[in-house]
Amino acid sequence: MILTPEGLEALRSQLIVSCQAYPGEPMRDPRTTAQVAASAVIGGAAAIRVQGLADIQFTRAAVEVPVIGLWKDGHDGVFITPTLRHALAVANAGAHVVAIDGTRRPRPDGLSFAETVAGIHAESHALVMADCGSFDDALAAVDAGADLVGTTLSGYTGERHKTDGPDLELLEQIAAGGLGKPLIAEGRIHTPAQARQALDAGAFAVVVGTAITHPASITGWFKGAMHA
Ligand SMILES: CC(=O)N[C@H](C=O)[C@@H](O)[C@H](O)[C@H](O)COP(=O)(O)O
Repeated sequence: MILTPEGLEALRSQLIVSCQAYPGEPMRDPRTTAQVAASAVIGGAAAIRVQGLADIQFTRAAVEVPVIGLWKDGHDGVFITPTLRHALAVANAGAHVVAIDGTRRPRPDGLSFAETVAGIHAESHALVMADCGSFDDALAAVDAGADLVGTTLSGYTGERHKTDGPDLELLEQIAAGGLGKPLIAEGRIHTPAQARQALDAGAFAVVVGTAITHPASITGWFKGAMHA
């Protein structure tokens, strides 16, 4: 299945679940990721977001819904699918959508964001999601050819305050900007009510990760509340 820009319409107002375990964690195993992803689909996830080439391959085999893939390399600066090489590997692993750093920061391979998007479009059938940290990022990313924009990096790049929940103000700003590409709310959406608020703020679809798929964090939230 090739996902076209028109095909994205199936994701309107839908929930996308991000299934990620971090280096050294017990659940960091592509089989586990794929099982968690398949469970999320049973619950109603319309698409899945996964990190790492093996996780993308295993998840593609386990679910019928679109897979948004990324490759995190490092943990600061430009680390979400930082180069064209990473992006093409993600596409070749089977991702329908390649999520890449969508900020205006210099990229490690020296390519511009626009050159990176053009390279992905030329060499694969994948669509490109720009993981943005601000309104200016989103504007530039759409100008440069991104197929979707996400608020993934809001609060992580220094341009926006790290809100406790989703950055609803940024969602509203981007939605009001009428950029003409699907706007994906992502980052710190921890409750069903916040997912609803993100849609009301103008998001086309909503990505939830930690609150659905990261038991260590969720356990910590409960424990913290009990001992506050
Ligand atoms: C900033 C960064 O590295 N974000 C990552 C991007 O893929 C993931 O670690 C997040 O879990 C994902 O964005 C979903 O967000 P949340 O887990 O808050 O629902």
